[in-house]
Amino acid sequence: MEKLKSVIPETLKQKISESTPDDLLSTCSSLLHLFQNLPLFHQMVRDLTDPEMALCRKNKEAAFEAKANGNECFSKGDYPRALRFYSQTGFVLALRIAPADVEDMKKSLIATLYVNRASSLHAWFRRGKANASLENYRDAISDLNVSIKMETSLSGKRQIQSELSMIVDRSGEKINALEKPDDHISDELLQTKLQCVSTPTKGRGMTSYNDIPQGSLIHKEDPYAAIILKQFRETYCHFCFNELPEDTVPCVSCSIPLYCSVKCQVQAGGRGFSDSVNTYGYQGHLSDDIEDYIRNVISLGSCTLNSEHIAEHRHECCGMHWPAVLPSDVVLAGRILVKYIQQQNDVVDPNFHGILIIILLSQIRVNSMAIVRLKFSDARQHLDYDVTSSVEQVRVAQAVYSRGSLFNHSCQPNVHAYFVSRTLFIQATEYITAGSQLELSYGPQVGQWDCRERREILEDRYSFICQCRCCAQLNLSDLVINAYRCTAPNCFGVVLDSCVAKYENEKLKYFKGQNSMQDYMLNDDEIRKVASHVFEQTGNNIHFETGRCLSCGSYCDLQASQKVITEAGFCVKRYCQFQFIPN
Ligand SMILES: C[S@@+](CC[C@H](N)C(=O)[O-])C[C@H]1O[C@@H](n2cnc3c(N)ncnc32)[C@H](O)[C@@H]1O
Repeated sequence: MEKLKSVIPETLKQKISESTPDDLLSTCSSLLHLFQNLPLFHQMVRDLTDPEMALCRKNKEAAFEAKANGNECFSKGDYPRALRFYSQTGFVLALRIAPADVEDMKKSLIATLYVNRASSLHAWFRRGKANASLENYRDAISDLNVSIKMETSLSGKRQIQSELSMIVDRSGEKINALEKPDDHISDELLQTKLQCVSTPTKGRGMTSYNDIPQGSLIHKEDPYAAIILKQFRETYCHFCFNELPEDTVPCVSCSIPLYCSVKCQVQAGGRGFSDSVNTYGYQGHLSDDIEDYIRNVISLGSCTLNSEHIAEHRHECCGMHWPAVLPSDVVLAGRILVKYIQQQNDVVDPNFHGILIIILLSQIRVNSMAIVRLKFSDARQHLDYDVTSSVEQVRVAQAVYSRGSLFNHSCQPNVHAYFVSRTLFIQATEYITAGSQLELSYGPQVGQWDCRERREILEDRYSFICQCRCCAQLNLSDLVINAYRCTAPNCFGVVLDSCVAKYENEKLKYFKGQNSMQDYMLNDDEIRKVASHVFEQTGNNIHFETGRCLSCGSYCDLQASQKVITEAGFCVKRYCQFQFIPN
């Protein structure tokens, strides 16, 4: 691409940099004219579209080379490095680029790579120990039983046996007490019936037919379509969006997606490599229950595919690398379109697709939900003097939910959304009476930001002006969160600057004709109680004036207050620097 850019004459570059949207047609045709006569351009287009050359193609030679590197590390006892060559991210990954139909010494290359990888990992043994540390005792015991069967040396078998005995002792009664969380969830969900209604200010929205107790799970849904965000492609599973383990599973047909397990890989739409137990390295006889357990772990096993499930990655997996190049919005639009066309049995007017994709892109911007994961980072990496762990929410994927996308936003939400794998769960955070709007927060909430800040965030991210009750009615938090304290002696009132006053005055316009401050406030007893102190003197004629105390009515010099605040900020910063200089 850089080579192509370098052949554009300076005059044309200058013309493009100074162009306006009206010049778009002429600058584009100048560029097209230039490129059409350029052999380099035609070569690039051929490279990009030729399945043999495409970057995401499986590559036999490179796979053999990576395997040889892995084997060399293995023979030197460097197992972590061997594993990286076989399958871990960040290296030339043999498994990621190995074609499915290539043989290596009369055996499937992919099968051999899996066997080599398993040897590097002591997979079942480690899995058992990991499960034990997570208190998944049943799985841990099954893992170690598999591991014992597969271990050929007597000393190895003894070591595993002693580990197994310890886990059986530790598990004790816990196994009997294990719950079945899914049953619990479905019972609870059955009790809440949701309906989609039309609202006066927010379009469609969700309500419930019945009262909902606080904490109830009110909605559970898998996405219509979902996509991992570009920057997380190498670190999170492309199907369940959980962090990738060391031994990733790539797509069988192309080298773009990585999955945390074969189960996710198959659900995302590729073919499974094989569910033959022997492929994974054990040639002898295993009891039926152990074989079932292995199948469950390495293949779909107990995973139930929704009958409506349409393999989301299959249409992208055709030798081109466009899903790797395009923005995730566009790839998501492609997934929705393919699913839609398949559901219509291909009877869609082809001219319709172009317009549909544009509508889709704008709807994705507005309606898609960010799937987030918590990321823990140890502050020790940055600061020697203080060890604290910080947690941040990272947006790893983007998804569209048929029903979930109908929940509107409120800056004081009454339901909370969270994700397990890619499944959306929505839970009530307070007691909700039948017929009330069920509203999530799309981000900003009252108490964290003032009204202006919340509106700006929502407008910027989702292009709508928030009409929730907190943005339409006065509430104490918005009045005090960014306000100044009155400087008059013995007065505890607040003074608003011009920005805050403007937004709060806007709210009052909707309430013309009402006659006391109490009528303007949100219907909340606690807020009314506090507000009656803050607005003691204001009476009926309410208008928020910049710099005037809402309680005693006296003027405050906001500029002087601002100066004091800035100076105090400097002092605090200097004090902190002095306190925390590392030795
Ligand atoms: C995810 S959709 C919610 C469903 C939407 N109301 C519909 O009819 O499809 C988000 C859109 O709903 C509207 N909306 C949601 N919450 C709102 C709010 N608090 N104030 C105004 N409009 C809102 C906006 O048009 C926003 O772009």
